[in-house]
Amino acid sequence: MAPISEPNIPTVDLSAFVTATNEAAKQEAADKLVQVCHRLGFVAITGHGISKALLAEAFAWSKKLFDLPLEEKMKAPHPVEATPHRGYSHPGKEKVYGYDDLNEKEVNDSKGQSLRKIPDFKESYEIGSEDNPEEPNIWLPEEVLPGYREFMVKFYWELNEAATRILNAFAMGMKLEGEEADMIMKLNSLHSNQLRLLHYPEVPREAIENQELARMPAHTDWGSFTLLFQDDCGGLELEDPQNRGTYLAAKPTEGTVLLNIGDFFMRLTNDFFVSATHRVTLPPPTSSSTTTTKPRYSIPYFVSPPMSLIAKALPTYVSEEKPVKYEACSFAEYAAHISKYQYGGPAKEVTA
Ligand SMILES: O=C(O)CCC(=O)C(=O)O
Ligand SMILES: [Fe+2]
Repeated sequence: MAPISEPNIPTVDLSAFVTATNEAAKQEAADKLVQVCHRLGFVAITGHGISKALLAEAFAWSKKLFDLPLEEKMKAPHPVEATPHRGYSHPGKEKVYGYDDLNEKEVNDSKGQSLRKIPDFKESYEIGSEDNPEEPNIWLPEEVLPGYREFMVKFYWELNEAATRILNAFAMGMKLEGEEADMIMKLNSLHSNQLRLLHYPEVPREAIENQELARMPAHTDWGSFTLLFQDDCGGLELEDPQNRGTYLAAKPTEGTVLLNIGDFFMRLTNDFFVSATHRVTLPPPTSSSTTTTKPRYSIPYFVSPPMSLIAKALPTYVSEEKPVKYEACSFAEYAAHISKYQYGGPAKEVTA
């Protein structure tokens, strides 16, 4: 496994976009956001405007959800196929992989199965906008977890507002005009975003070390950008694009959210922003147990363009030295391609 260097993920304070009308402070923060994402594809953000209390409530709901017996959670089952990407996925159901794993030469079924030889030992619950007829939510019956649905709907929209503030910061820092600036503001579709609750149960460290189980393999996210909240367990790592193969530990820091650029934003900017490869692996050993990991909870919010939006390199980022790198395609086409093996394999519940 590649060496992990000291954590040095730069932080940008975006509080000027929440409270102030001070344009100079906004511009300074926006410029830093763009510089860091240009260099690394990820950044830690403070001043994101999501309160500590709201986040604590979200993590408490997540714990209550995953503490339910499997039969209860299975009352909101994720479909067998990749869409709608909603509801509950038990450990071993979803398989995460990187773009390079999509080897067209292999027969579909065997590829899906070979990826599943090392199952992901995690469970998740996916939530979208209540007003997205293309991907309707799959909810537990209210009596299974009263209040869960109401909270998650509210939380989705709070995160959406934070995403819009961050997008305003990107737009300000990128200094684009006309149609190009309009295109940036389309990167938050409002209704095709996705809120995901994730739980990585405790697992013997050996099972991960011996590659019998994975937490979450290296991958990039597909959309515009992701906001990622995590508990204090640790284990999340991001690849340094200046030094491929070297991963930086994204140490949990209270009050910050980690932002990583997604493939759509990378394609739109012709690699000005590189989409960040990341993975979840073993957390540092704790004093209470050196043989078993702690359980881990995280909450990503995937900010996505509308399904029909086409990722076509913006002229500002194309030149003779930097010719167009990616073929234009819609977000729907891209997501269908990359999610091919994520679901739909034989999915038995996996235990440690
Ligand atoms: O659990 C994490 O910290 C990472 C989650 C993630 O990368 C994903 O769901 O795409
Ligand atoms: Fe991810």
